[in-house]
Amino acid sequence: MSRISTAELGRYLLTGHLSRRGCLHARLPRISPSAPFHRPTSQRRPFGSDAESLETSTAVPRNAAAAPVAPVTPLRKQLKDQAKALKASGRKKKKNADNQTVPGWELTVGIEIHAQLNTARKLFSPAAASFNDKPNAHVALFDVAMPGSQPLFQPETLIPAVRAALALNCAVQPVSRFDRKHYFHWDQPAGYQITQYYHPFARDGRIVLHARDGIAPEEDGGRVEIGIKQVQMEQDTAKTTAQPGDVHWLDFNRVGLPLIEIITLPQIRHPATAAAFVRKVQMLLSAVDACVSGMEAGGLRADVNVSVRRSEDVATGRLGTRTEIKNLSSFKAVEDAIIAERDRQIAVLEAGGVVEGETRGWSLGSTETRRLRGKEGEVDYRYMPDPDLGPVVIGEDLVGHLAASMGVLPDAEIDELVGRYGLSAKDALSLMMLDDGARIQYFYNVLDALEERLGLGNDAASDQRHALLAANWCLHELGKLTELASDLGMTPNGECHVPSADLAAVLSHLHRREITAKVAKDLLWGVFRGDITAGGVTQTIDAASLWFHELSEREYAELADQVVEGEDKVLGEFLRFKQGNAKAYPQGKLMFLVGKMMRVGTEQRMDPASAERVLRARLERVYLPALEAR
Ligand SMILES: Nc1ncnc2c1ncn2[C@@H]1O[C@H](COP(=O)(O)OP(=O)(O)OP(=O)(O)O)[C@@H](O)[C@H]1O
Ligand SMILES: [Mg+2]
Ligand SMILES: [Mg+2]
Repeated sequence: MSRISTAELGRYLLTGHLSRRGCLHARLPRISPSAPFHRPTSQRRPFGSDAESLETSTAVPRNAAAAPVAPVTPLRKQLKDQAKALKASGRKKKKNADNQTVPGWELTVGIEIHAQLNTARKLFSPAAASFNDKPNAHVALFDVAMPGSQPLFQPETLIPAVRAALALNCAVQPVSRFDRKHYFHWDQPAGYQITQYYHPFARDGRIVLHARDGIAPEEDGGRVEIGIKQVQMEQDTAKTTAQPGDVHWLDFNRVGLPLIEIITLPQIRHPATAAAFVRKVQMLLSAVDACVSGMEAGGLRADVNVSVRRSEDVATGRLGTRTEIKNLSSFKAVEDAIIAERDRQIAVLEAGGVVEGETRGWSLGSTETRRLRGKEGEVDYRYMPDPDLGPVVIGEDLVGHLAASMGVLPDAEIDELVGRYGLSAKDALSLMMLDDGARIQYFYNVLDALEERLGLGNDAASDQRHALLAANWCLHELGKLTELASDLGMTPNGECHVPSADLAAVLSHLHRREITAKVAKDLLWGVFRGDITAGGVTQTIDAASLWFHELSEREYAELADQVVEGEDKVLGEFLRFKQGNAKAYPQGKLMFLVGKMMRVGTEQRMDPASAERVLRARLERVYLPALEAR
C-alpha cells in the first residue's frame, strides 16, 4: 500500500477536505515501452496539468523489478498462431458455420459487456483516465481506498454513458443509484465495487441484428432483435500483470475508471448471433464515441451466460441452469466458448448429470471451458446501497441534447457506404470494424484527398469508381501490408504510416490511368517503408520514369495477332463456345493469352484490362471468323 504523509491525512481528518486533490505518484522501476502496462494511445486529452503530485513510495517486490517483462503478443497474432497450430496438428475443428444448432436441444445465451467509457476522469475521483502513462501515475486517495477518502462523482462521465444508452435504444432513467458489491481481490482495494444493480441509469433497450451483421442466417433468418435488460455504471479494477515467480504487478491507473455494463435478456439462441451482437455493440459504442477502444485493445470485455434445455421443454418457458464464462476478449472467443460450453452441458445432461451454476474460464485456442469457481449470487455479493453517494439525477435536457447530437449510427453508415459508394455490405462492415473503427476514418480521409485531387464536387457520388478504388485499397492493399509488417500505426483519427494524402496521390494517378496497378502497389510499399517521403509520390514517379505510356489500340492488336499464332487448339475452344458446344466461356484460356501478351509486350506500357478487351474484340471479329472459314 502506498504511504501518504500524515500531514495530508491529518488535514483530511480535521477539515473533511483533501487540500490536494492530486494523485499519488508512485516511484516504480522504469518500464520499457514494450511492457504490458502500455496501452494504445487514446484520444483523451491529458488531465491534471494543474494537479499536484503526492510523492509516495510503493512496495514493489525486489525480484519483480528485476524480473524480465514478458513480451506482449498482439491478439491478432495470437489468433493467427492458434489457427496455424491447429492446422499443423492435423486436428480438424468443425466449422462454426455448421455448428450453430444441436438437434433436440435449444441454446440460450445472455451477455454482459463491460466497456470503458471515453472520459477524462475516473468515476469517483478527479484522477486522470489515461492509458499510456507510466503505471500508478494517476491514483487518487479514494482510488486506493485510503481511510477517510470519499467518492466524488464526476458528472462528465455521464456524457458517454448516456450516449451509449441512447445508441442501445434504452430508456435513460431520471434517477439512478449506486450500490456496493462486495468481493475481495487484490485488484480492488476497497473490498467492494461500486456499481449500479437495483437502480441502473438505463433500462429496456434493444439491438436489431441483420443478416449482414453475421447472425446465424439459417436459424435466425434475416433479422433478430435482442433485448437489453439494463445498462449500469461501475468502477473498473486495477490491472494485474503476472510476472515470473508468482509475482504480480498492479497498476492502479485503471482502478476506478468508469465502465458501463450492458446486460442482455437471455434471448440469444445461436453462437454466431452472440458474436454478431458483441461486434455490433462495439460498433455502436465507437460510432457515438462512448468507448475508449474495442475488444482487440482491451476496452471491451464480454461475459457469456450459457444454458441449454431439451426441445420438448421449450414450451414450459423454464430455462436451463446457466454457467458464466468470464472475460472473453475477441468475437471469435465469444462464439467458440459458447459452442464448447453448450456441448459440455449437453454431454453432462445426456449422461444423466446436472449442470451446476458456475463461473468458467476460456483461454485462446482451447476447445473446452474450465471451472473457475461456483457462481456468486446476489447474496454472496451482499449488495447494499452506497451510503456515501447520493442518487444520480439525469435531466431530460441532457438526454435531449445528446440524442440530437449523436453521430451516424452503424446501420445508417453501412447503408450509405453501400448505396452511395457501391461497396459490398461485407466490405463496408470490414472497413468499419478494422483498427477499432479508425480504418473507416482513414478511408474518408483518403476519399476527401482523392476527390480534391480529381477535382470532384458534391456530385462525385454519381461516379463511384474512385470511391470503390479507395475502399479496395484501404481494405485489401493496406491489409496486405499488415500481413507482412504487423503494424500500420493507425491513429484514432485515421492516419497511419501511409499518410492518407500519399495514398490519395497514388490512387489519383491510378484512377486517371497515369500509372499501372503494379507501379501503384510498389509506390504504396515505398511510402510504407519510408523510402518515399511524405508528399513525394509524384516526384518519385517522375524521377523513376514510372508514368504509364499505354500502347495504342493498334499496338495491342499487333501483340494479340502475334500471340495467337500457333494457338489454333486454344482458339478452337472459343469456337466451340461460340457454336454452342461448350457451356462456359473459356475465360481461363483468354487469361492465358493475355498473360502471353503481357510477357511478349513491354509490361510498363501495358494494362492487362486493355489487353483483355482488345484480344476479346479481335477474337470475335477476326480470329474466330477466320477459323470458321477454313
Ligand atoms: N438460464 C439462463 N441461460 C442463459 N443466460 C441467462 C440465464 N439466466 C440469466 N441469463 C443471463 O445472464 C446474465 C446475468 O447477468 P447479471 O449481470 O444480471 O448477473 P450476474 O451474472 O450474476 O452478475 P455479475 O456477473 O456481473 O456478477 C444476463 O445477461 C441474463 O440474460
Ligand atoms: Mg453482471
Ligand atoms: Mg455475470
